[in-house]
Amino acid sequence: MEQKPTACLALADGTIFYGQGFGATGAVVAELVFNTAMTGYQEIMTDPSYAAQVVTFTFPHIGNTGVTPEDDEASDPVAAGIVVKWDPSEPSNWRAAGDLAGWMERRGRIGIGGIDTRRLTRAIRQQGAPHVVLAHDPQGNFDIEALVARARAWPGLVGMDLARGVSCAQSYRWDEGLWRWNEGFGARGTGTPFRVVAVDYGAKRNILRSLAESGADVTVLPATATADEIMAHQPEGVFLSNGPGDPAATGAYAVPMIRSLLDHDLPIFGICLGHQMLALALGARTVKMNHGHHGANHPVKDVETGKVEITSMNHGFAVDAQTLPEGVIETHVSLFDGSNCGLRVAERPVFSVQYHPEASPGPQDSAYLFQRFADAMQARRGG
Ligand SMILES: NC(=O)CC[C@H](N)C(=O)O
Repeated sequence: MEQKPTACLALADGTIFYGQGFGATGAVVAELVFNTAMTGYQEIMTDPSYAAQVVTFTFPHIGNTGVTPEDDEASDPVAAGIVVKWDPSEPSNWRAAGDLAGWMERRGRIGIGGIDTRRLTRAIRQQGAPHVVLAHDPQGNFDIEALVARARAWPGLVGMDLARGVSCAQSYRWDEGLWRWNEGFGARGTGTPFRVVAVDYGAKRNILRSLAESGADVTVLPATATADEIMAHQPEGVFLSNGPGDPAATGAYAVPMIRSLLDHDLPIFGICLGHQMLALALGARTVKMNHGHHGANHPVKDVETGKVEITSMNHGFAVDAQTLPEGVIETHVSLFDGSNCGLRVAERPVFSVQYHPEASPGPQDSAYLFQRFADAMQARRGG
């Protein structure tokens, strides 16, 4: 016998998907995206760049390795909710400290299972990332008209600054992973660690860990930090993090800061939202994509070397390469759609990428970029 649905996903165009709810109860309005990664659901859900987005996993088995605090990319799951093919099973993994549904319930995140995620993914590809309401009610009472109306009324991510809401409230130091560099593991370099300021627009922990592993003693500052506040730390390099929302909206305060940073002759490295805002500060424009890139197997070409990297991706906006000014070089392009994936400023140690070299989840082909940042700081020291 068919189970009575306890959750539903209402798209703004009136399409309704019914399924079984898990995690928290209630309703949430968000943009719906799909992620094609086969592993790493916990890292995806705790990536702050997913704020105000519900994630549909195209991989059908989600939840079967449970959850563990070590895999959190931030202290809370920040994706608004998830859509999966099957209800999460009992976790079976030696690292599991709990099950996905319980973890989501405690952290106020809604899940829906039993959904035809192929059909849903096709809808997302066709119509662009839709606005949705995801609702979970154990009694199964849904006012469909009201849910659709709420999805329709939601203004969407364009123009939304969400970085401020997920950024740290206060500055802190990050040195987890620095011991690996001190002990000579992995990255080149010895001596005094590099003083790096990371501006937190919603930074994933594995980015901070990767910076530390390549020799950075990181001070993390809130998204609204000014160039003077940053320079007060006497950084040898500045990192601009990933983050949620529209880069142009966050750029309202980030772009003036980045422009004054560019007056100092410092290495600057940006990832994802950081890349987009560096591009804006250099005079380029960003655009909203149809359904974005969210996965762990996206091929990207380094146009300077011809090498292809398989990358981890999570973005719904992109830099319009046509608008990059003279002296700013496009370094990487997506082999899926030719969109911009990286830039550098000619003759200066200022560069950024649209994808996620820290992976988590995903392949580590692009980890060399952290070494490139460390090498730039080493060169500035004079050797
Ligand atoms: N991962 C990110 O930093 C995402 C950047 C931006 N919010 C986008 O969707 O394009």
